[in-house]
Amino acid sequence: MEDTLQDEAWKDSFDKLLEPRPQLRLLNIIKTNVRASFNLDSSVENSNHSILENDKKAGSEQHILDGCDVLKKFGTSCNSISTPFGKRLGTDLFHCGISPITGMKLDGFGGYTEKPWILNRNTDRVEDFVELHIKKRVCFEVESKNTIETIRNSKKKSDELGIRSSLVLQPGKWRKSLNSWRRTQVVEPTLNRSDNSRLLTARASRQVSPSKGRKSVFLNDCNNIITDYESQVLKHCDQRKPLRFEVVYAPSKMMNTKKIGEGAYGEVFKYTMKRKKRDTRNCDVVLKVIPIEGSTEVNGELQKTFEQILPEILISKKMCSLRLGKNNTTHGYANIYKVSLVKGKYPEHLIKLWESYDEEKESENDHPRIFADDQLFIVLELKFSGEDMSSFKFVNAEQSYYVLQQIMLALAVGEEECQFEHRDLHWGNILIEPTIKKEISYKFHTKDLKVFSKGVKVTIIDYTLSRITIDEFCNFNDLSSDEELFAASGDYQYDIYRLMRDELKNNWASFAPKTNVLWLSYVTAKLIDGVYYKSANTKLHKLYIEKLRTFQSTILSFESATHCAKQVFDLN
Ligand SMILES: Nc1ncnc2c1ncn2[C@@H]1O[C@H](COP(=O)(O)OP(=O)(O)OP(=O)(O)O)[C@@H](O)[C@H]1O
Repeated sequence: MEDTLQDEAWKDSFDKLLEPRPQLRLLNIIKTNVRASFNLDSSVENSNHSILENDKKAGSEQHILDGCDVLKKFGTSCNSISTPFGKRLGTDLFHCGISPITGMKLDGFGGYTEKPWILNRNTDRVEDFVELHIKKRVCFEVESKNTIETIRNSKKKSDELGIRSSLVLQPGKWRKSLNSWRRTQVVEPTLNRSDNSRLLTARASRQVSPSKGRKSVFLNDCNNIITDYESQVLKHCDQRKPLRFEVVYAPSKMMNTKKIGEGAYGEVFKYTMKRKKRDTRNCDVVLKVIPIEGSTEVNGELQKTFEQILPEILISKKMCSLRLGKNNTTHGYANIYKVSLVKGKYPEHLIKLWESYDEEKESENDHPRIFADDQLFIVLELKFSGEDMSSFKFVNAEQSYYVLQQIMLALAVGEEECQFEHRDLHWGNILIEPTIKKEISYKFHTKDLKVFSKGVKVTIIDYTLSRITIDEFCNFNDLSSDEELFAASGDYQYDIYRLMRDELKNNWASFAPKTNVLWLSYVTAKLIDGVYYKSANTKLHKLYIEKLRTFQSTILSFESATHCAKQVFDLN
């Protein structure tokens, strides 16, 4: 207790006005001089509870029920795993693949053969969800055909029965799906009944002011509070002022440029860096372009501020620096070459590439021409690290077994070096690239460890939800009021968010490395029954699928990735 603070020491005068919170210093995360900040982005950190509460107080029933309501209806607490137990609810409540935890069927595990159903609230008829929409599947989905029959037979509206359609998201990247879902909540004409119109208004107003929920809590030592975030960002960019976007990323400096992806916050391009003479090696670089500080909403979100982008830069740099650690090292996190602050017109050649991507894949993001000529952008330059796990074609389960070991060790090193929890390690955030190296090297508790590569190397990306301690500075994303993410279903992934919430007792500041174990369980499930294998009919494949299954049956007994790695690599 000597190196901890007095109970009230971390509060400022504003904090004292707020309702009492658990004492963070008792949660094993706050030492003297530690400052906690939860100013990272969260999709639903912007939830406006007061509006919803007022809405309820005003006596309006919540007719757009969420997943919790379904569970309450069936007598299950929303704090526990949301996937209901099959026996109690019938086998078919969520038409999905097997959840390793409940033995329930979860979507995304058994292939995508079955067409989803939707309830047309105009006609109260259940219809097949047309192919066109499957591509961007964000919908109200009725839980079961039994339920559908019940609704049909009783000729009652679903919400009169207390049965609701749940929020079903696609496996993987959820933020954009959730944003679209919120938008459909507002414009969905069939929901426009008077008794839920106030709720719709509440959701609508939440959506247009998404950054209001951001906050930072400083625990002590106000002298350390960063106030000039712009200077801090410039410092990390090694710049004194913003550079001109068109000049820094002129087409003459880039080869084979292509847009390869998009996030809720920005565009992702890939190019081959032009090397100096004599240097024959080509280097594939990824540009993550994030607009900041502008007043224009982008992709349905307010732009990040300097204050909000700073943690993303700090965490990316910290995770990258783990390749140079003294006692623990890994190359398992994105290799960041450079961060730049640029200003001005979006380069024309990048706009053209944006349009080609849009034609081919139909972008969900806003056209870059929406930006004013004085728009600021942060550009993260990262090493290109391959394809994400959802689209990667594994040779066999032997290869994926060692991929799992790479992920486990990378997480263990993160835990040891900076109390890192990824908290969003779905298969879209695991990149896989070919390598000619036979083994991937780590240092763990000063010991050199090697894992067979089996021809591939893993990189973990996207630290938006991650929790980390850097130089006595604890950074995390407060998801405590993220109702919709916790109400989502459609994949074991969405159970993991609820399981994390239980593990953390909804205190997202605390360090609970068990969350990494939960994601390892999810990854194992995907490797057993989710990813694509080229040679699934070999003995070797079957042998390693068995090994994965054995691992899956014990994984949840570990306390952390560190604990797990010590066991697997016999380090005790
Ligand atoms: N280093 C990299 N190498 C290869 N592809 C990458 C790399 N970094 C990002 N990508 C691609 O770009 C996509 C978006 O990147 P990222 O997840 O970092 O963006 P984001 O804006 O944080 O997304 P989100 O919507 O989840 O918040 C990834 O899914 C991946 O396909």
